[in-house]
Amino acid sequence: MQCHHYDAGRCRSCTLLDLTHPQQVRGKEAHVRGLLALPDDVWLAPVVGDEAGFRNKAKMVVTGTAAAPVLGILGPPGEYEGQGVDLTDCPLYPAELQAAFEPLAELIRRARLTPYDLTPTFGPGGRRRKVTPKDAAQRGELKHVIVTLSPAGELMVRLVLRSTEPVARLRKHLPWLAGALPALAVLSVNVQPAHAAVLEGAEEIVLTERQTLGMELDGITLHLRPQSFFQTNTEVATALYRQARAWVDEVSPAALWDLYCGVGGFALHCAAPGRAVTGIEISAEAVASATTTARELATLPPDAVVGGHDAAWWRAATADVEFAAGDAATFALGTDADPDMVIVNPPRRGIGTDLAGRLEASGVRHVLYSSCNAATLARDLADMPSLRPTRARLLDMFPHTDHYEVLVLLERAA
Ligand SMILES: C[S@@+](CC[C@H](N)C(=O)[O-])C[C@H]1O[C@@H](n2cnc3c(N)ncnc32)[C@H](O)[C@@H]1O
Repeated sequence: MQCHHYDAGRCRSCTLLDLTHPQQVRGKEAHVRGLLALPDDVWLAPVVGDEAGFRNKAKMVVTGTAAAPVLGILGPPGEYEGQGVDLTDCPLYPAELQAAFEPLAELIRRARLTPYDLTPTFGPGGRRRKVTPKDAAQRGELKHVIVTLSPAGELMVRLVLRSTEPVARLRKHLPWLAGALPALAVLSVNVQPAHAAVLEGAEEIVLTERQTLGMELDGITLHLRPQSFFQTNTEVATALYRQARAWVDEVSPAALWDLYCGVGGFALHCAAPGRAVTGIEISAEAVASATTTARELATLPPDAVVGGHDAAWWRAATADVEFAAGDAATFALGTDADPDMVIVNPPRRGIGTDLAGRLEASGVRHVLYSSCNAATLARDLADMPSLRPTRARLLDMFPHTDHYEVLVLLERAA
């Protein structure tokens, strides 16, 4: 992929851009195969999607002024270090996402949202000076603009602000934005008062009537709330859930856990009549979303067909699907009965020794592990020696970076 920002040294986020996409994938395959050291015949061909326009989410740093905001990043070391770089035409974003940035810049101008100065403060002699709370108060309001595009072309926009001070002005200009950006479904403010390299804070104020963005994958609409996790590459995420469903259906478990379930992507794609599915997730918000989708599938109109199945099939498939908020390891360690199969899709830190130990010592016959960090996956697999990988697949979820997703099916050795 060609990128004029990369070529000019303005952006270095895509660290592998000097390689072709096939070269990148070969490098990732070599990396994951080296780390996991599985027999060759376990590996399926990698899943590779589009190399441009694949990102459903943009996290833009806002610099410049309220009258002339710049949406993008702070320039990398070198000629552009610390300068605001406009990335509204970043080739990773689909056209509908790129088209949202100009109306959002106009909203920033109309609502007079002063960009927050994120650059470190330099004192005499170019030495970095510690930022005091007083400095921070003088440093503006708007930190980030985060935009998510659904497969149906709708948008969720989040403005990360230092305080709630501009909220009334944003409410006033919301009708204008709705007209200028008809795809807008959800607009929210995230309040992040700290001068810290943390992207967002705990408080979220949704300004639109709609609270969720519908992400339809293979006919199943997952309801994304502003703070919920969602895979950033819709095409590859669809392939991930399809692959999971195919392997789960082969195993055909009567009882299945989906740990770290988020808004329910794995659980709902793997539901089937006669199968009890329990999803566990730390975010109560995500659990509410997953529960909404399950309810919708349970009450489809009689003539509806979703993912190739009719309303009666879905009524039966969701009859025993439940989601609960909580820590995955605490749930597993606190539950005596074992399911037949467990899906785990943890954050980068992996499942850790407690949960790995619980699965290793259990009667669970199959585990499906979806990982975005092969190093912690390798560590967790070493903690579960009785569960042997029988199938593995790399999914190129994050082209042009050295990140990837890997899905591994484990079976208890007889
Ligand atoms: C990689 S995401 C996977 C989400 C989901 N499986 C999907 O496909 O979108 C990891 C999820 O784990 C959740 N999480 C983080 N720590 C957790 C914990 N200790 N127990 C349960 N869930 C946790 C996060 O909120 C996030 O939704």
